[in-house]
Parts: sequence; structure tokens; C-alpha cells
Amino acid sequence: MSVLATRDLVIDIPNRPSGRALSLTLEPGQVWGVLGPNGAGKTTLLHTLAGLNAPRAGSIALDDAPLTQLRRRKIAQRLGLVFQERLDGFPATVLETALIGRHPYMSAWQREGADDLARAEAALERLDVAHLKERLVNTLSGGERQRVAIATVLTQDPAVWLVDEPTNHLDLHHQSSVMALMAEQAKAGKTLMLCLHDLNLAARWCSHVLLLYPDGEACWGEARTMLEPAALERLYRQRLTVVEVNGAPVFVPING
Ligand SMILES: Nc1ncnc2c1ncn2[C@@H]1O[C@H](COP(=O)(O)OP(=O)(O)OP(=O)(O)O)[C@@H](O)[C@H]1O
Repeated sequence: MSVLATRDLVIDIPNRPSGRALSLTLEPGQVWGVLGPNGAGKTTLLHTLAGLNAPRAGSIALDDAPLTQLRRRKIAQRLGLVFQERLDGFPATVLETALIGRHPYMSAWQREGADDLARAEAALERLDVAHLKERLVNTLSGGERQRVAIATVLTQDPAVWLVDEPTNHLDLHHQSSVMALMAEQAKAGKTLMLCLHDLNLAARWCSHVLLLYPDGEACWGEARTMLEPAALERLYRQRLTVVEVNGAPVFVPING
């Protein structure tokens, strides 16, 4: 069963030719990495899959139903989003922010219950921000905010995670912990699509990758077949060398 699928999807990037239309099928348990240079359209793709940007052409299905025919509340129960721009200016505490993850399941005037609170507190613990729960989010560091945003989606517990640069602002320990969380979610049957700048995170953690080129060209498939040095050099216009560490490829940029 596909949880999220696109048919002949063309994302709408102003003044860019349509390139290759995307017909993707994302299944439970898969972790997709979206790779490509700056401006290739990774964020635009995520926004389009979330129904926030209209595509130029083609369609998106969530649980085999057209996204355009689903109510926003239903979409919010199924899709969790971690995006780069966040409205953190609103004066909410870390705990209040995590609890927003429960709103798609509540009626308009319903208050969060004990179960909602327990889920939020467990998520804050998992992301190592429980000690900050009474702090206003707009007083946190970049990495702390990123972890609160991920904790909010963990509280939401969606079937599909769409995450723009999950390790943005994170130190090495928290990068590793967040990627392990993404893998855990996949193991639990969730589907994840992550925009990544780090090839080595993609090689280590993704089951599938989508390579997006600045001219709208694209190709996709299983990570072990797609992460070929020659294809990646063309993608980034950057020479690479590959070494193996613990059985996994590690890509290193080289000059010249
Ligand atoms: N509102 C807009 N008007 C005009 N161009 C836009 C608009 N939004 C995005 N773009 C352009 O669309 C292209 C794709 O942007 P997008 O943010 O999706 O790229 P990206 O692959 O996520 O890049 P990065 O790696 O830098 O985050 C860029 O060239 C960007 O300048």
C-alpha cells in the first residue's frame, strides 16, 4: 500500500522548465532522502507534498485519496511537517508547542487530556528538551528549537513525516540521535521524506533517494543503487572520493 504517491507531478518553480515529472510511491517503513544543490527545489517539493504549494501539473495521493479532496484536519492527522521557516515569534512555551501536535485530533474547544500531555512529555524527553519545557520557544537556541519542532511532530505521531533538513542546527550527538529517531519511526511503519545536504547521512539512513537537479531533471530509486559517485558528482558539480567506514560509503569532496 502506498501512503503517499505522486503521479506526473511537476513542482512549480518560477521561470524553470518542467523537467522530469515525478511519479513516486512512498510506502510504510521507507526513509526517502531528497538530495540536490541549493535551489534545486527540495523545499518546494516538500511544501507541494504537504498541499501548501500548488503543483504546476500532476497529482498527489495520500492514503490513495487525492490530496486536494482531503480536509486540512485529515491531512494534519496523517502528515507531520518540520520546515525551515517557523512562526516561533508567538510567545508559547516548549510544552505548549509540543501539545500543538495533538490539535489535529481534538475538537475546536477541547482541552488536551492526560494522554496528550503524556505523549508531549515523552516526545520532549526523547528529543532531550524536557528540561526546557517551561521556556518560551523564542528564547531557545537554533538547535533547541529544531529539537522542539521535531518533538512536536513526534507528539503528533503522523503516518508520514516531511522534514526539511532534520539535522539543521544540531550538534553531532543530536544529529545522530535525530537520525536514529527517524529510523525508529520507519521501523514502526511510518514513512519519512527528508531533505538532506549531507550525503553521508543519506547513505547511512535512507532506504531510497530522490536526486533533484537544478534544471528540473530528477531520478529516484533505492539508495544503494542511486548513490553512485559519478551521479552525485554531476548532481553537485563537485568531485568526490569515496571511502568505506563500517561497511558504509563515506563521500568526501575533493578539490580540482
Ligand atoms: N516565491 C518564490 N518566487 C520566486 N522564486 C522562488 C520562490 N520560492 C522559491 N523560489 C525559487 O525556487 C527555487 C527552489 O527553491 P527551494 O527552496 O525549493 O530549493 P532547495 O532545493 O530547497 O534549496 P536549498 O538547498 O537552498 O534549501 C529557488 O531557485 C528559489 O529561489
